[in-house]
Amino acid sequence: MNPIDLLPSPFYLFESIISVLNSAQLSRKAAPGPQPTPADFDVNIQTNTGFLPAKPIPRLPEAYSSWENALTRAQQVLVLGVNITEEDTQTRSDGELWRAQIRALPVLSTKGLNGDKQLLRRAHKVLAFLVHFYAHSIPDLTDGSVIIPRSLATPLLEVSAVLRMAPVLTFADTVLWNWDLINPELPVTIENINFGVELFSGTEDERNFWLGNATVELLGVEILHIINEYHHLPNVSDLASICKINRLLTRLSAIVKRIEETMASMRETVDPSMFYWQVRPWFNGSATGTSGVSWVYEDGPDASTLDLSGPSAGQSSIMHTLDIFLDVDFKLHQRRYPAPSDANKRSDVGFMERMRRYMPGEHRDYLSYLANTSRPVRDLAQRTPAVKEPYNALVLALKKLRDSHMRIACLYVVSMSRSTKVPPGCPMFAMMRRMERQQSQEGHSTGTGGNSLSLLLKSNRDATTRTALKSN
Ligand code: HEM
Repeated sequence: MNPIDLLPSPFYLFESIISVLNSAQLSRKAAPGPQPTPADFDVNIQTNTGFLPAKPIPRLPEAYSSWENALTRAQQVLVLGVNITEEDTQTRSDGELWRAQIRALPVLSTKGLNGDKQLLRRAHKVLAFLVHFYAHSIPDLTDGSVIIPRSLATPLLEVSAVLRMAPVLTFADTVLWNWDLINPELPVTIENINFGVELFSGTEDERNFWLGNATVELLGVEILHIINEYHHLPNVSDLASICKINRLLTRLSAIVKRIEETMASMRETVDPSMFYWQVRPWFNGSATGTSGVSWVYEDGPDASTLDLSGPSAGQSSIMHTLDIFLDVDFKLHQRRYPAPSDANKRSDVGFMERMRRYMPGEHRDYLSYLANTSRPVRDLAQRTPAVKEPYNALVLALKKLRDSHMRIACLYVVSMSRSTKVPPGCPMFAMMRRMERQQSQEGHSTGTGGNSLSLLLKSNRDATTRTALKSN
């Protein structure tokens, strides 16, 4: 790109001069003190890995080999319980044996892991995978409750408390911590990373689903650099700074567009029906509504006090970073235009805030730091006409990303939950039975499926639209 293209037009230069004069008074009192760095929150911009760790997560030491071995075995023998037919006695008995061995495991102390963040992460990931394998491999279980044995529940609760995150499979386990390097001598780049070290279905569709999400995370490292640069500008009032901010916002819009393209390209590598029927069911956590299976953590606290809903890209700290930087108001607290519709008000407005509890605590702290910055960019754009246009352009790019995401979610979840056509003689008979069962129980929706999903995604898209500043 020609650097001249990045400079503001003469009109904006003129506007900038006026707005600098207007805002000088305000910005003088907002001069920031010493700022923490992203590294203080385990956000790795020096290594260009962002919310991914700088290095792959190592396996657990020998003392925890029973967990590691159980995970290897699970990936070899377990299939989704709801897909196991009565005739498939071998799969049934393999699964029963595996679960009996899990129940017989001793409750290992996690004290030896404390102080080593990488090992704590590996423990969280291994145990959370085991919990989901345990709960979802049980045949013929469509409602009621399942007891998660203490051999998994107790250590998972312990490491989750140290990492300050939910005791269940999360986006961090499946994306941020689920890779190794193809060539350990070379740096961490998307070309040198092997994604999906651990998988449930073992399908390429599952791997590509996580790869798509991980690509977004790595694209997002540039977002972290830009936001960091913005927060470390010596001031936001002189002309040079305002020109700089315009360029930073324009660069952010370009990255958001690339994220949208990455997401759209997932349609080529992730088959919707495979995703919906073979992959996504493994991610479900404990049911909270009237249908589905709820989980009880043996010797643990009341399950209703735990966050157990499972992984979602709604837990991606990159997406929250953008939302917070722009000040998107998902909870509908601010008086903004256009006013929320009735459907917006009926949606799960607490969803995004809840999703933060699934992130590692340090990443959540980074988001709080961003949210409490002394230099909110929306306020700056509000009082600085020259910043308003690139700010609004960025909001629009994010709104388009959410429009595009809604189409994807509709294709992969809503349409699939409504599809009933199974070819005669289809070998996936169990799957067909499951579809019929789900539809009779839930009226065309599962999990965050159907109506509640549409309400949520539309509400978040509309909250994004509402973030744009009106022209004076
Ligand atoms: C095949 C690809 C995808 C499908 C089928 C999909 C589906 C969904 C679904 C069903 C939800 C609702 C919450 C839940 O049940 O987890 C959701 C939420 C969300 N997803 Fe995705 N997603 C996909 C890819 C992505 C990617 C690549 C990103 C990252 C940019 C992303 C970001 C989000 C965000 C931020 C939310 C929270 C709701 C919102 O902000 O609108 N998704 N997604």
